[in-house]
Amino acid sequence: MIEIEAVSQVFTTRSGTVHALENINLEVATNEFVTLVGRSGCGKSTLLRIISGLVTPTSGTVRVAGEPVVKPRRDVSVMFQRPALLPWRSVLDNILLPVEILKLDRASHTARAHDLLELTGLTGFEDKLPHELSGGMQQRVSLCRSLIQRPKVLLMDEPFSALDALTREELSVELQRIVAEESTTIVFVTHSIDEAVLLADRVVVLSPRPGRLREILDVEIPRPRTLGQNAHAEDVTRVSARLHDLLMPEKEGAAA
Ligand SMILES: Nc1ncnc2c1ncn2[C@@H]1O[C@H](COP(=O)(O)OP(=O)(O)OP(=O)(O)O)[C@@H](O)[C@H]1O
Repeated sequence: MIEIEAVSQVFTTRSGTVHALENINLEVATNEFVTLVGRSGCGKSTLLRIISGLVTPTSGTVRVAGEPVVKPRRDVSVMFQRPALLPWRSVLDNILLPVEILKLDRASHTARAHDLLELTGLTGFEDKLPHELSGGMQQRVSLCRSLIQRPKVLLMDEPFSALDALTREELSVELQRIVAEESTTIVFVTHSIDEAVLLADRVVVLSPRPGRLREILDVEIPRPRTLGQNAHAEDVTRVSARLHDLLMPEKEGAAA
């Protein structure tokens, strides 16, 4: 679904040149869930913005569904750390915002919005305003809005990082169920090793300065996965420990 070929990104700023990404090659299969991890500044968000078409890479190409990405696409949704809901619009009207912008049929998408509200546990909240909801609920609304036009690809940039730890874990567990129903290809940026392991089919580890693809880990743990005590706790611990080793600075230095 996503083909990233020899992508490099150099930013030129007043204080110098930043090699944000260097020669990234990665394919993400249809309906695959890939998490991107790496230390701060290794280019995770930049790579996500390049896939979304918001940033044109200095060199290399990205294709989505076989077509080169040259600008943002309708079938690629992006979800950020903050829900960015319009405070004067109801939950339902926030979810339908892309439908208005893209001039899609409102009636059929209203039915879909109600399905998504049910899927995310928000039935009954459609007429509320964003400030009447908790942070976790607002991010669920943001997820509904991202899914309303049935995107082929959903790009998520630390979507749960502003939430408290338990809400974050709860949403991560639920996200597995939601995306299984929605059949969407996902690239998910996170700083959290737990989150990366919980969610991913594959974890892509980037190393910083310049941002390079360091390693790709297959996570072959049966779903649904949970944290804490469960049948797969040992597998989760093993993959998490490997990721931890890869992300520790002295290990990065040793491997450089
Ligand atoms: N528009 C820009 N102009 C100049 N430099 C930029 C720009 N965007 C990103 N950078 C630089 O590129 C590098 C990668 O940034 P990016 O935000 O992609 O990293 P990240 O891995 O997502 O970081 P974090 O985990 O802290 O969010 C950083 O050194 C950053 O300062």
